[in-house]
Amino acid sequence: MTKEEYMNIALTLAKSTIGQTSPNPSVGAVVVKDGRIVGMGSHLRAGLAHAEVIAIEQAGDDAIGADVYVTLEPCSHHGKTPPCADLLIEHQVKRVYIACVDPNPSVAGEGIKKLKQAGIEVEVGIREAEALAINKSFFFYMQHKRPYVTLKAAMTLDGKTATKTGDSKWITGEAARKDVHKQRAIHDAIMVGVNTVQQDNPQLTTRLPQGGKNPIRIILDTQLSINQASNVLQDKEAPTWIVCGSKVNVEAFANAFPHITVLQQSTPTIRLPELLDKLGELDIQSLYVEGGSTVHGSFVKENLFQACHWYIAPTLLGGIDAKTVVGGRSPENMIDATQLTIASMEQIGSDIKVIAYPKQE
Ligand SMILES: Nc1c(/N=C/[C@H](O)[C@H](O)[C@H](O)COP(=O)(O)O)[nH]c(=O)[nH]c1=O
Ligand SMILES: Nc1c(N[C@@H]2O[C@H](COP(=O)(O)O)[C@@H](O)[C@H]2O)[nH]c(=O)[nH]c1=O
Ligand SMILES: [Zn+2]
Repeated sequence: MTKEEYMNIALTLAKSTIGQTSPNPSVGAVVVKDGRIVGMGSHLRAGLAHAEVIAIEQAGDDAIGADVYVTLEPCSHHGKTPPCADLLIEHQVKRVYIACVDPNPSVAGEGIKKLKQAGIEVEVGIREAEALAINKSFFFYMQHKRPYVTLKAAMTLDGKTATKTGDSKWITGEAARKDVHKQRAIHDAIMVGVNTVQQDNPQLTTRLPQGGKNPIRIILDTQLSINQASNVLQDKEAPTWIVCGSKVNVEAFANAFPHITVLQQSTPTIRLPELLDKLGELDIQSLYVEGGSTVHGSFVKENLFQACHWYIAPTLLGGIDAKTVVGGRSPENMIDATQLTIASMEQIGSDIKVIAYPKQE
């Protein structure tokens, strides 16, 4: 097989663990000796062995003089596990093919330098775009110490997310909703505004036949006005964090709901940039914002999102009094609209899924 084909195997190993390695990146490694695969591995969970460690252990003595394909630059720092760069040197591998460099400040470029100093041949950049995409949340988080924010909305073809009474069940079909649950399973946290809680009483859990972890549920509720019988407060299915303003007396609520985390802001209203910094401090690397329209309006207006996942159903609701997808106030002119780049469009069941990214300034 070609070096790209071996790297594809490592990428598949990495892709298969997306969402379960946070706050670490998902990494895959393959060890090849004389045209045979003698070891392969994925980093399965933070704190467990790195991908290279698993693959090298499997290879045993075959690691000597072998080629190693790894989707992320081997680490060179002592975290919870010993450095992979040193391990590869100890096991006298011949060449290391790396898909992308690790932007983690304590790692970037160090691993490659160590390998080269030990006389190991290193080639960087094979299937680099694929590798960068796998850990886009991790890389964003390392650079900004804030979660990578994906806005998710479901709408009719005429851009409505609910009728004038707030009814929205359902707009998109089973297949699209299943896709949403797959996204929930790979995100550290999911966020909705209190209006969505009052209107839909959502569970915001991952409900897939094959299982999948529940994201932390974050509810924006400035006045702490949430209905106390809500699922997110009562069902104990997943951690729930309530974000409220500084003017609220949280004592009674905290006593009534000891299992709920209250993140009280230092300002009367919730300021998203400060909240995202706080979520970054709390190790939230990926945030899935399910709306509603007011919340989406704020993220768009303040340009605080990195991706949009728009699910569009083949229905027309009509009505200037129906709920619109992105709330808030309209800009004066089209020139003030947020420009996006459409990355993909696919049909899921009878709905369309559009993924778009804000154009970099
Ligand atoms: N109304 C629709 C959506 N509605 C999205 C709202 O956030 C809704 O409250 C939650 O998705 C409900 O969560 P849970 O199922 O209780 O965990 N989202 C969709 O993708 N399609 C739709 O038709
Ligand atoms: N998961 C992963 C790497 N992850 C790198 O190591 C850091 C975590 O180190 P630790 O706390 O010891 O697990 C993480 O922030 C990232 O920079 N590196 C690798 O060589 N291979 C792996 O499989
Ligand atoms: Zn490592």
